[in-house]
Amino acid sequence: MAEVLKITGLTAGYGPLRVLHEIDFRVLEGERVGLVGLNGHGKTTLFRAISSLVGWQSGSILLHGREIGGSRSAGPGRKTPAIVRAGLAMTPQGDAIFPGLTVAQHLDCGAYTVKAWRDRKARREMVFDIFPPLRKLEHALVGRLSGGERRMVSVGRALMVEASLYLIDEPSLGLAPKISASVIEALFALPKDGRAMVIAEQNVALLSGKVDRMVGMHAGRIRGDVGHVSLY
Ligand SMILES: Nc1ncnc2c1ncn2[C@@H]1O[C@H](COP(=O)(O)OP(=O)(O)OP(=O)(O)O)[C@@H](O)[C@H]1O
Repeated sequence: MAEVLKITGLTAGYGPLRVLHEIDFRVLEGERVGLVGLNGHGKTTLFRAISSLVGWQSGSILLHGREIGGSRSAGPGRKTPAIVRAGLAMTPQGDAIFPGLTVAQHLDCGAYTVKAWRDRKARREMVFDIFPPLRKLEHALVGRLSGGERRMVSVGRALMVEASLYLIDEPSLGLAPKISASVIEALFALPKDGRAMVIAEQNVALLSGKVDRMVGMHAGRIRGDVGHVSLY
């Protein structure tokens, strides 16, 4: 299977703070990988580094063999649009939503590429099929939704663009266990169709047995393949 992502020797951080240390990490086409580790060990920073949203970094990040890493000397976010067009989509941690937009408007924000924008109606339908509670809320303001519904909007927004690699940052954060399990179930019900997914989670039990591989992250370093374990 071809590699979607190949990270070699990635070091990254904020200001004087070095958060990631010499990371090597690979993801294959269509693979579902759990990135597990406690709060503050660098999962979000790894996602930000891949999407070019950290202040500085060094090392190589190949997306479909094309270099999207480098020094970030142009500043955080400058390369992000090109990286999205190259096939990356990310759901940030928590409720990164716009409370004044409706569900439909919010989802459309994720239809970033020309093709995704053209197909936005069909893609919204796809998101409603994955997260059925959102269908009747299409014209509701996102700020009025429950935490679980908001998370569905947040994850759904990333699915509005056809990407080959989705980075989903802690989909369960702050949700009741039953609700987070339903968000994750819905995500895994998506046909693989060559879409690779890396899901960062503190709650290992939520991913156990559902991902192809779990990788641990500790103190800014990858701690190897921990397989299909359940810590609960
Ligand atoms: N914008 C920032 N500026 C400075 N330091 C940051 C910033 N964001 C994160 N950090 C620091 O980087 C380290 C790793 O944080 P990161 O958010 O990547 O971890 P995480 O494993 O994703 O945990 P969490 O689940 O809390 O997001 C922490 O020490 C954190 O304080």
